[in-house]
Amino acid sequence: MQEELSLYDPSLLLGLDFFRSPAGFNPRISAAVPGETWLKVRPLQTGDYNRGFLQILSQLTKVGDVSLTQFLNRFAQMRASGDYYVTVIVDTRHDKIIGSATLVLERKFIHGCGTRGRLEDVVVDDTYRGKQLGKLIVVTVTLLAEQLGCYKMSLDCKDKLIPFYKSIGYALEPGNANTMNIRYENGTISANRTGGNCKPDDTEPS
Ligand SMILES: CC(=O)SCCNC(=O)CCNC(=O)[C@H](O)C(C)(C)COP(=O)(O)OP(=O)(O)OC[C@H]1O[C@@H](n2cnc3c(N)ncnc32)[C@H](O)[C@@H]1OP(=O)(O)O
Repeated sequence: MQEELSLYDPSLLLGLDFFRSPAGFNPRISAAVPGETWLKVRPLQTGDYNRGFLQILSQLTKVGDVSLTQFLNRFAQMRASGDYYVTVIVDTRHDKIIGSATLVLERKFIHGCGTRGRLEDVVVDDTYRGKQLGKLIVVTVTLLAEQLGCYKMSLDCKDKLIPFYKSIGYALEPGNANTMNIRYENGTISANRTGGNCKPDDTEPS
């Protein structure tokens, strides 16, 4: 059987210092020690297509009908770029993906050719929510961004999730907390359907 590829070096997750995060964990857990022997936090792997990775993303937004070939091509593009850190939580008892979050590195000329982190596509399987796993996966990629040299990390979220992200250390910056979009859909260019700093509903593409 062909060995699976990881999207990035898994050892990057082992040295993350969870004591640096403002998020409170009770009981204390980390990416290296996630609290249960059957939980594992690791980079996305090629075999995760068959572990329900796309199904879990469909709890976040529309995924569409993505074939294995499409998945592997996108995986290869992300891996070659070195700027995508899709990180997952696995329930090893069932060999199933139960959580995911993505750190994307945005390379800039400003800030002395600095790198900004973008937090994207955070989701925990609905049967596993309320057990600190959302916090665990977000803190993991947030600490990873710092380790990779980002000067800040940003995200877009629905208004109702502001308390969740605040509890992890994210803040709305006065005068600088709006998301604006223009959408390219069905051959037209259109304005965003709602204002404010949120995704309008659960099925809205991000
Ligand atoms: C940048 C983005 O991608 S935004 C998109 C976020 N994803 C989604 O909306 C997809 C659907 N939702 C989910 O997958 C999950 O509800 C998540 C990821 C938001 C949270 O996952 P969970 O595993 O339930 O979160 P977790 O158990 O770690 O909760 C951490 C804290 O946030 C709070 N919290 C969790 N979900 C919510 C919520 N929807 N609204 C408000 N507070 C919340 C919890 O009460 C908890 O508080 P505590 O630390 O004081 O006890």
